[in-house]
Amino acid sequence: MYLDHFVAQNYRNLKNIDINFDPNVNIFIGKNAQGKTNLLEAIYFLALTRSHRTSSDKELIAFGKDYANLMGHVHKSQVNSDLRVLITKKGKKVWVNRVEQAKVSKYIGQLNAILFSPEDLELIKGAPALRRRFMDQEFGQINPEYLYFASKYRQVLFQRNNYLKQLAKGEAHDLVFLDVLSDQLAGIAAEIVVRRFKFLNYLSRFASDAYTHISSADEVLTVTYHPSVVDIKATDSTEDIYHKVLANYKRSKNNEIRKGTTLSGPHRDDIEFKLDGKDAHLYGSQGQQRTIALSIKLAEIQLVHQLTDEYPLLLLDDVMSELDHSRQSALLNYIHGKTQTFITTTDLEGISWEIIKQPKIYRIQSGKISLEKGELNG
Ligand SMILES: Nc1ncnc2c1ncn2[C@@H]1O[C@H](COP(=O)(O)OP(=O)(O)OP(=O)(O)O)[C@@H](O)[C@H]1O
Repeated sequence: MYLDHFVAQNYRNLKNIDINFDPNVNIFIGKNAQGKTNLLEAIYFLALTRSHRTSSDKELIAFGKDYANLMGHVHKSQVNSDLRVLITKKGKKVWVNRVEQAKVSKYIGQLNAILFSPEDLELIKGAPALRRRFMDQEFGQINPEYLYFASKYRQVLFQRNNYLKQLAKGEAHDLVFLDVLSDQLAGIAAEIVVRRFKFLNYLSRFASDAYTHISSADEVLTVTYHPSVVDIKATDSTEDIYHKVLANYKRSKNNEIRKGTTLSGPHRDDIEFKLDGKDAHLYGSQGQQRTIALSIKLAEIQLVHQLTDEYPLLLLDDVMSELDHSRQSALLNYIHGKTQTFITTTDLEGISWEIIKQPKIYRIQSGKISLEKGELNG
């Protein structure tokens, strides 16, 4: 898939962008604070109806304005679609082919985008919550059922935690009601866990390949899913997982009531990254961790392709200058001809662009975009 026509109005410092992108590679050059990240964020928002930088949509509306508007025309192998997102201070609305969609889940998946920025290092270095958010965001994008179960899980978990708190304080006493909530939560947990196993299994294989390709080292990357209910196995059916989660709730019932919270389930899961069997979170160098994070993003491209038959957009925010020459070339080689790619950089120099044949090069200045004249490789 690719995005050809794109409009952004009152989106942060992008007052009025109306632009036709190249189906292959688009490079945006600009000094700091000119709007490069804002542009990638806007494209990402059009795809996923949320920002990768903030959970407050209001921040995205240009200072002094009441709304931000994003529109795009998406080309796919089967059907094309027109997408629109309107962000106001009261909330957001979405349209597909000029028909407003009451449910965001009907909208997500029309345009797939994978974004990679220097902050993604945190996926390896940071806390487990970031890796869970990664799973929810990325798997939700490719699987509407995952999106549905993840949101349902949050609702029922909230309800169960509230009830456990009431039991802890002696404000509630009905243990049968706790069993009802446990049963409900275990059912949803099983649907999530079974999908996490499936998608992470694909992701692991693709990420190992990408890591070998990018790093040209002999190290082997393995990515392993760790459900917090430890006796769950990859070969378990949804039914098996449901019974194991439920049994776990039964075992820890008294402890959960004492603590007033749900102690296990998908909200406590984690992913482990290992290089040659050693935990990269603890022992990986900054460079190795960065290459792992990049490999995960490249693996996602393959995962989306595997599941939807389309390659997603790849948004690379300020990452080229952080990679050495061989990694830059390996990256560009890996994605060349597959994904529509958007690259931001402060400077064209020092980057191995030779693999890209005819990119469109733009300059961004104070939120305005102009097509840059001049050749890349000469
Ligand atoms: N809601 C908003 N309304 C107007 N301008 C905004 C809004 N939010 C952020 N900005 C402006 O956007 C600019 C930052 O743009 P952006 O983050 O895209 O920078 P960048 O070009 O990626 O720079 P860098 O290379 O430093 O990452 C700042 O000047 C900031 O004031």
